[in-house]
Amino acid sequence: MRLHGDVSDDEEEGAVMDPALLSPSSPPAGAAAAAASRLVVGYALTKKKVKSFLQPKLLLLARKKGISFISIDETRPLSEQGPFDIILHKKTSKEWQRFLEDYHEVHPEVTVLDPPNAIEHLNNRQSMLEEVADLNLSSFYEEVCTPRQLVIMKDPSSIPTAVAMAGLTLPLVAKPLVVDGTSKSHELSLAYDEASLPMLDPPLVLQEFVNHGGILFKVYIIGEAIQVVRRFSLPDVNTYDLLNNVGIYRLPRVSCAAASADHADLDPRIAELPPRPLLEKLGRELRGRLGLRLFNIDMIRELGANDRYYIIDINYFPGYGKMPGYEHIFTDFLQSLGQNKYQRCLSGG
Ligand SMILES: Nc1ncnc2c1ncn2[C@@H]1O[C@H](COP(=O)(O)OP(=O)(O)OP(=O)(O)O)[C@@H](O)[C@H]1O
Ligand SMILES: O=P(O)(O)O[C@H]1[C@H](OP(=O)(O)O)[C@@H](OP(=O)(O)O)[C@@H](O)[C@@H](O)[C@@H]1OP(=O)(O)O
Ligand SMILES: [Mg+2]
Ligand SMILES: [Mg+2]
Repeated sequence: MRLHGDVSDDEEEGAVMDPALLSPSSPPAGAAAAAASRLVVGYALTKKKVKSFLQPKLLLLARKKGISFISIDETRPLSEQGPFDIILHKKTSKEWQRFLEDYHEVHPEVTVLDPPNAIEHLNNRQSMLEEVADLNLSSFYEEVCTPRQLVIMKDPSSIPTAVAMAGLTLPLVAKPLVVDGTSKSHELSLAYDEASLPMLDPPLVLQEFVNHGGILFKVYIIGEAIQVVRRFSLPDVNTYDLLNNVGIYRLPRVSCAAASADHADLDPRIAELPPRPLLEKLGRELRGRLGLRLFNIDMIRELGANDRYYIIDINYFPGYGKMPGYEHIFTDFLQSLGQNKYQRCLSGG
């Protein structure tokens, strides 16, 4: 079966070699790999993701642990490939979703990471934060919330009135409503004044900008494991900036350009990581509510309100390759899935 949509990527994908074959100690491919390994992981990922995720250090460790990775050929029925124990995927086309769901109905024994309908929840910047807004994580010590935001579907001329009626405070971050893996869906703008708002390009989400000392916390979730890193973020906006700036500032892919701030010389009040118990609770709750096991959370701490955290973005299957030690955490996670499956088999479940 030939999948449509995401065309250029699919075309490229066809030319991608199984990175396992490129690794220094090449594991056998396809059916041979399946026979030699205890755990076979099929993957349907973009070329970019294959490069950033399936790094030699991951492949090497996986091989030692009896895990093999096999590239899924989206032009052929899944039941003719593998057989797989686990399928990893990050493709947004409807055809792929249906393809995978049909396969999973016939092969419920295969662990699909993660269910396409659960992933879809994160492909829209409104629905992605809904679960957070419903969470009640605030305690005596800290508060977790989302910035106030407004969805504009069309008619840019209506934006100033909509913003005034919703009582949103400038500056506002304008983000494309849909996150579909394209670089366009990461093109953000900062709007300083009301008069410029009609220059924005709906459908979008308008989110209040929260000053946070220019540091963002990326909280990576892999099953039950949680790891947090610091990244440089947008600088704070002060009253002077607000009075002296007009117009819309286009921000090219902010987070992609953001360097790690883990070893920077920072003000300790800004650098201090969110408390571990809070992150554990947040990870647990969101994993359950979203029905996802692979995602990350972008979190900022409001400047001057040291215990108020805002969640501003959640990403499915993010850039784990940038997470220190990801090869250990990810392979442990895959092994734990294999172990659970084995135990279910033994108990006849
Ligand atoms: N409400 C906000 N207040 C302050 N800064 C923000 C806000 N929203 C976004 N930012 C800054 O802009 C960056 C990009 O925003 P966001 O994470 O929503 O976009 P994205 O394109 O989905 O990013 P990613 O590449 O992580 O998917 C953030 O990492 C943060 O530095
Ligand atoms: O570019 P990287 O590999 O690092 O990963 C980024 C990932 O791109 P990719 O899935 O195409 O790889 C993005 O996915 P799309 O929204 O564009 O689908 C998004 O999840 C970012 O948040 C990830 O960056 P991180 O948040 O981890 O820094
Ligand atoms: Mg982000
Ligand atoms: Mg994002």
